Amino acid sequence: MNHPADHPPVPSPRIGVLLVNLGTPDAAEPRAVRRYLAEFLSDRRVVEIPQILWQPILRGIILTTRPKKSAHAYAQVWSEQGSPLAAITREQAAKLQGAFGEGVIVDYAMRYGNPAIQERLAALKASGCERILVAPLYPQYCAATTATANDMAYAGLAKMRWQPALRTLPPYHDDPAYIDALAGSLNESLSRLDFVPDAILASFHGMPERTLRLGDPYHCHCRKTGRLLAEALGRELLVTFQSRFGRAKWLEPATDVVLAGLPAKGIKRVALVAPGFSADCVETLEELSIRGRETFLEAGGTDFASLPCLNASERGIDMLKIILRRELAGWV
Ligand SMILES: C=CC1=C(C)c2cc3[nH]c(cc4nc(cc5[nH]c(cc1n2)c(C)c5CCC(=O)O)C(CCC(=O)O)=C4C)c(C)c3C=C
Ligand SMILES: [Fe+2]
Ligand SMILES: [Fe+2]
Repeated sequence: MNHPADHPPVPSPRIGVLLVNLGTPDAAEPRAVRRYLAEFLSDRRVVEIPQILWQPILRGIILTTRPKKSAHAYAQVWSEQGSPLAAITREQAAKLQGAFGEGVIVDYAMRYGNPAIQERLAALKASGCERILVAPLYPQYCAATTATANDMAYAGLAKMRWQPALRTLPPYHDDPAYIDALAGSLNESLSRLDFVPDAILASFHGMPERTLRLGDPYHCHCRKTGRLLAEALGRELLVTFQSRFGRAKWLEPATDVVLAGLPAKGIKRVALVAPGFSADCVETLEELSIRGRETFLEAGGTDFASLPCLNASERGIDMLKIILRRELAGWV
């Protein structure tokens, strides 16, 4: 009798590393943005309101108004390689592939939109990966980001007869390699500025405040990253939260409110960094770099700089190599 399970499809088992980020529309136009937002904002990990109440609001109000506005924001940051988030994540995977070499396949996927997590997991398995590290690239753990990415990976495995072994990357908000990379990158960016900032803001993506009370560690992780980064820099950092969405109370202080209030306190030169984003995206390139600048200058600020994320810089890739390799212990 033939036992296909005794015969692996490739001679040597391989290791897969799947980088995961949030996701982005396929094009900077309202239809593509609507499709993306419909998937994203229907995720129960993201909007924790009963679906029977939420879906009419989503379909009737948000998806009829927001796609046009968001598409405009995306159009302002779109590149020849497409959405910055997708282009940078692709580049991170390619550079890490070069760093890991044979025996490890590095791929990337998005929680919403393309390439889908389940599709890339299946592709890794088909390429002979019997062990896969799923790496949501969120330094600070959050149910709305890390957990939902992992949920999708587990759901992909639930459809497989012959599953690969799975590990997931834990949050790395206080990892010395991450803090060092941020501090090095920030110092380098500051040295290139033609002004000396009176204050540095570390802006993290916001979350409904309620999630903090429900036990999500996100807020604490952000504060800890902020504290460790300030210690590494030897100077004060203002931790703020951006991208408020909806009517609920979000984590404070809000980045835009702080930016608008600083000039009146005599702080007229500001540098802004977004340590929670592993790749620049519409939230850093449009909300911070474009709208944040406008807010600050209109309030009387004189100098404003929004500094790049770690992205696929040498420093960023070296840091990812360290934290990913650690999770592969015993596998490679
Ligand atoms: C880095 C961590 C992130 C957390 C935490 C997060 C929570 C969160 N976000 C929304 C709503 C939106 N976020 C949007 C874009 C977006 N969000 C993150 C990251 C986090 N979100 C990234 C990296 C991006 C950029 C995607 C890109 O394509 O560049 C958007 C879409 C843009 C827009 O229409 O403004 C929305 C909407 C909620 C509701 C939430 C927590 C509950
Ligand atoms: Fe978001
Ligand atoms: Fe935003």
